[in-house]
Amino acid sequence: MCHTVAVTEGIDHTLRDRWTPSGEATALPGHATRWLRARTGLDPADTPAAPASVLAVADSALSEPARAALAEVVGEPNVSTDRQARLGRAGGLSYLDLLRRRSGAELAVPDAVVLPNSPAEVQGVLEVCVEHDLAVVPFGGGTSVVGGVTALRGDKRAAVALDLAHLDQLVSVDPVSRIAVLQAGVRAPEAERLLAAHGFTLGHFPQSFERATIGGFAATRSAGQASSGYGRFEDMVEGIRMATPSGEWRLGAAPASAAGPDLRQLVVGSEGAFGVITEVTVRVRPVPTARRYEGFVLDGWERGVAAVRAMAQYRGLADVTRLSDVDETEVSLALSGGLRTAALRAYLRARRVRRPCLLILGWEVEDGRELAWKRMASLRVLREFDPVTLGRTAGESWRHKRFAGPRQRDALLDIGVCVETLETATHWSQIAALWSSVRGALVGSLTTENRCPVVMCHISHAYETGASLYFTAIVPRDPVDPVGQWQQAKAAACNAIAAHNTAWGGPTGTITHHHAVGTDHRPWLEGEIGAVGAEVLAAVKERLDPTGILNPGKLVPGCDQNGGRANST
Ligand SMILES: Cc1cc2nc3c(=O)[nH]c(=O)nc-3n(C[C@H](O)[C@H](O)[C@H](O)COP(=O)(O)OP(=O)(O)OC[C@H]3O[C@@H](n4cnc5c(N)ncnc54)[C@H](O)[C@@H]3O)c2cc1C
Repeated sequence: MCHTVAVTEGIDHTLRDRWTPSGEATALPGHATRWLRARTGLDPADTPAAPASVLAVADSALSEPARAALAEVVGEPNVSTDRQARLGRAGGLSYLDLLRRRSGAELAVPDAVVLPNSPAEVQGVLEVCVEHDLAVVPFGGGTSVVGGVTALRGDKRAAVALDLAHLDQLVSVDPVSRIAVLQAGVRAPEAERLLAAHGFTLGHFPQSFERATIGGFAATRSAGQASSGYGRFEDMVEGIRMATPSGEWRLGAAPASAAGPDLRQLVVGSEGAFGVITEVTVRVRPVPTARRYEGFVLDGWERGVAAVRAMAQYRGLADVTRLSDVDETEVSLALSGGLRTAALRAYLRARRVRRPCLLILGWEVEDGRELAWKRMASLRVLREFDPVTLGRTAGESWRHKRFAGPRQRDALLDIGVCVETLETATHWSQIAALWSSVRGALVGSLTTENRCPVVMCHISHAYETGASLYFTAIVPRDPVDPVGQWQQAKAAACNAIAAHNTAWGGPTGTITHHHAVGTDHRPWLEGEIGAVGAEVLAAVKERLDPTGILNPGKLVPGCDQNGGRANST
């Protein structure tokens, strides 16, 4: 099937100075701005994005023979060196990406955008790129927050953004085995729509749900909000089809296998550095017909962590399990405002809760009986920790707003706030220590005489042996060096994770639980996987991508260390 549409169809990638897919702005309520001013020292200033038309973009370095060869494979309308199309694929959606796109500074813009229409065309594009010495940056939803889609050229002549938007089909469904084959460019909402027509759901709901793709999830080992029930994305992957410069690779013959190491795990998480995923065979489940979300408050982070651990270790985890620390709970209350919040504060005082930590539990299952059984299993464990029950309103309110965070980030950026997240994971025995050192590193780095950061954390992915820690930092933006302000804080947090590992005599905290490595975590990866691990990754890359065209500067430590920025402005 050949698409003949222009390269800007679907989500408008030119609207990438903010998260909101349609580009509309969300304003913060007045009480939230007042709270930020009092708490952080913010002086709200309107700092709108530079319109894309004023951003300086260098001319494309793609040669005419290379462009013609690419067009020969995918068709003329599906190769573009147009400024707008290239700008739209210039980087991901981290705080720094948005900041750079708003100012135009240090933006790495690809030299061309290519949209293949089939797995065979992806293979053909790779062959052209090898022949013409072009770097290839696979681009799914472009929601990477770790520099995964930054258009680095490495030592190549030009960088091509390989946008998978046209690989948007549900290829097949096997309802008996409960598996489905989806093309890599299918966005999460569309995947749910296509599967729902067959009575199934994937159950993968990351906060980036609206924009991210099946191929991107597989390439980054993504984890959704319902990971306790449905598993992380790698748990859902049954099979993979991937185009590589060394030929096509298909993996996943059976639900389980002892035929050597599981090579699917080399591909899941390969971040476009080993090949381009074109199809993913996923495990699916029946669409839930029974659903219930509830809120609880526990007194103190330590007690909350102990409660989640107990639920994880005694088969009581809800499908969605999310525990906020004291600061995150305080921010949620402050941003909500209103009479209901005031009443809640009074109620918690009356119940003698001094350090409230919000816990959201959500169950999504096939029928009411299973729901009652699973809910009972969670509450049986939770009861031991003396929770204050907030009921379904609090739970449903969280569910209703669960994709709203990035929209709030847009609004915060508009009033001069530095707001960014980072995540890690460790074993239960080290949760308290790692939480304390990462938090301390962020607070230490972001505090100045007149700026006071809010650093908050939650657990949203829990396992029998440990959990993730997801930090959010909010602080007035440094007007002189806004990029450096966050880069230093992020480095301090990553160094704190590395130091934690040294203190515990070996890797126990990871540099990333689900955001992936990209460019941003690469300096710390070898510390986690060891020198031999780094050599294994390099050897796999060498075998699959001998000329190094695939995603230079990402994932593989030491390989093409400088990456080289394409079209830096
Ligand atoms: C606001 C926000 C919230 C987020 N919340 C979550 C969350 O809850 N959970 C979570 O896991 N992540 C989250 N993320 C991170 C991001 O959404 C995930 O990493 C996601 O899996 C990326 O999917 P994508 O389709 O956008 O991939 P992209 O950003 O386009 O690409 C990500 C990486 O994968 C590579 N890649 C993409 N497609 C392919 C392919 N077909 N073949 C080979 N390589 C490919 C790219 O080159 C890049 O290195 C969030 C990001 C944002 C901005």
